[in-house]
Amino acid sequence: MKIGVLGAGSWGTALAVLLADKGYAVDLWHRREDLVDEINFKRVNSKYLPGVVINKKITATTSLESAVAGSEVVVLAVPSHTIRDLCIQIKDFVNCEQYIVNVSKGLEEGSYFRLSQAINEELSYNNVYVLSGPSHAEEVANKLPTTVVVSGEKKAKCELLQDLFSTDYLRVYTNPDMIGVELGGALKNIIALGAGISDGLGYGDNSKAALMTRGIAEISRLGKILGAKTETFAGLTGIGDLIVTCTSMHSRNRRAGILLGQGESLENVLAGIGMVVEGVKATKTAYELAGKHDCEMPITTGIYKILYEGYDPKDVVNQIMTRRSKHEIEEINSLYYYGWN
Ligand SMILES: NC(=O)C1=CN([C@@H]2O[C@H](COP(=O)(O)OP(=O)(O)OC[C@H]3O[C@@H](n4cnc5c(N)ncnc54)[C@H](O)[C@@H]3O)[C@@H](O)[C@H]2O)C=CC1
Ligand SMILES: O=C(CO)COP(=O)(O)O
Repeated sequence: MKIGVLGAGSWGTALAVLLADKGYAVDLWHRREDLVDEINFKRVNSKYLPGVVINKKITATTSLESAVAGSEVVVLAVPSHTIRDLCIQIKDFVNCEQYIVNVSKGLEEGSYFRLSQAINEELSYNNVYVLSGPSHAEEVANKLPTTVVVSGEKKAKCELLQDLFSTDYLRVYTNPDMIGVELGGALKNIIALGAGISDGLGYGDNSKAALMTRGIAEISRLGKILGAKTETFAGLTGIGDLIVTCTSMHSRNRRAGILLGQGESLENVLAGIGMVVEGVKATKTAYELAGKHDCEMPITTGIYKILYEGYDPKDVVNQIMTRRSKHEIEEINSLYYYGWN
């Protein structure tokens, strides 16, 4: 069985190594020749996944045709804003038997689509799956115990992908709620930027716990409006991924937030990190989406003001903290349940 992994950044490379270690032949596509040569001849990816030996069953290539044609599974591991363009480029090489597995986390700007919707629109068929969850590439590549979720329309096919990616250090669950799985992965990056900003401002653990807890509340609020099951946000691709991204030094979103909280400009922060910081674009899209649906998302709104309107993070925190007082539990039915009226 051959697998094509498109994108040799941190995550694409880590997944390619995992699959090759399981014995599969993997074609790893990257657009740059120098990186392809480094992988093929030095068996390392020094920019995106330093310190990891690249299995000889991986062949790096700049040819999308050779990575896609003949592969039974095609993994999309490029930044979310490039997914549609990549699908346009691979359209002619894809056949309806292949599984397309998206591992990128984001929302499409302008259309407000989840990535699977953009992929479906370009490839015009429904064999699209998502793999998501709390999984920093550096830890998976070092074989540290990790859990993720596969979601998609067909249960049996999700189970096949579950087997494909499972190892003794990667435990894979399935979940039929693709909307919730995709939204959790995309929206947690915004809150992780906030957690980083909080750290950069010198705030404490209380502040971060508040951000994570109220963050998942607003993610669930928007998710429910968009058709997700709220239980999914209590799982690996919701609170699980939120926890890891808000607390890990591997997180590019959190690291970007720390620098912003310390007063760096967004431009300098992104140049310094040198890898994709998905939360920046996701903030704008989620902020607009919340506006369209009249959904209250105070943390997302605050991050939007910092990133796109030049607000001082301290003023934004003050605005969030001094909003009108609220009940923690929103649904009126829950309040009746507890005997309140
Ligand atoms: N790194 C991680 O631990 C994890 C990342 N992800 C998600 O996977 C996706 C990819 O992330 P990483 O691999 O970490 O990113 P990265 O920043 O390490 O690498 C991105 C790769 O995409 C390439 N790229 C950039 N623009 C491109 C374009 N226009 N066309 C084709 N390729 C392009 C870059 O050259 C690079 O090879 C993101 O959506 C991220 O949120 C998901 C789970 C874990
Ligand atoms: O999604 C991730 C871990 O699950 C990666 O997060 P960052 O993009 O913030 O590094």
